[in-house]
Amino acid sequence: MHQIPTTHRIDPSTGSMSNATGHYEKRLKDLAGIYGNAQAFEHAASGAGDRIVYTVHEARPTATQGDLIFGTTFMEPGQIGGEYFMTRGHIHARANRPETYYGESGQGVMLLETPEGETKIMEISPKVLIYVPPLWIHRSVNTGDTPLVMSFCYPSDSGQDYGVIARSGGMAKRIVANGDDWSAIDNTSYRPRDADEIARIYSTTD
Ligand SMILES: O=P(O)(O)OC[C@H]1O[C@](O)(CO)[C@@H](O)[C@@H]1O
Ligand SMILES: [Fe+2]
Repeated sequence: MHQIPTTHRIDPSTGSMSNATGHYEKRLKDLAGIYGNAQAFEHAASGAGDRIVYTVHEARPTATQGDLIFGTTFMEPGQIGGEYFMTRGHIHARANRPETYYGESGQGVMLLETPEGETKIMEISPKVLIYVPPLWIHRSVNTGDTPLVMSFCYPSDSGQDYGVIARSGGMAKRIVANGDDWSAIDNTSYRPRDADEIARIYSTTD
């Protein structure tokens, strides 16, 4: 039988979305290992490990292939050792699944990377839509001093692979504060993916 069409009202300032089917929070203590300055992270997490960095509200109508997952990400402003608050980042477990992000409020960047190590950095702000094509690792970063709120949409069978970033020592670039602006610097811990790892990523596509 047909599913019932639904309407969802998004609050651009809080990221709340009506008729969501779930939500989760990521706290500082959940985000160990993603920042370049481990000491600054330990210092911040020991004082405020329960602090919420980002909250995701989402709707997953069904898990059927061809359906969608959509919702919002609300991310607080902040920095750890000069590096801005960011999501964990991932490639889709089925790596050729794409995604869109739409700016609701605040300022940020999407940090994008191919398995082979090419980087793209796209600014996001209200009314800007970013298309993340199949096969791009993606992470969002709040470069502003107010919350960054974005809505997103991706195929329901995408899944998330977080290990792809951990195995390469992070993403190739880090987004850091530079006066009143942001800049991208090289991640000195980054190890480019070898041929086996790249082949493994491509083997998840169908
Ligand atoms: O899953 P991460 O990398 O922590 O980032 C959260 C964001 O990514 C998504 O998983 C979508 O790909 C959303 O739930 C949310 O916008
Ligand atoms: Fe994603």
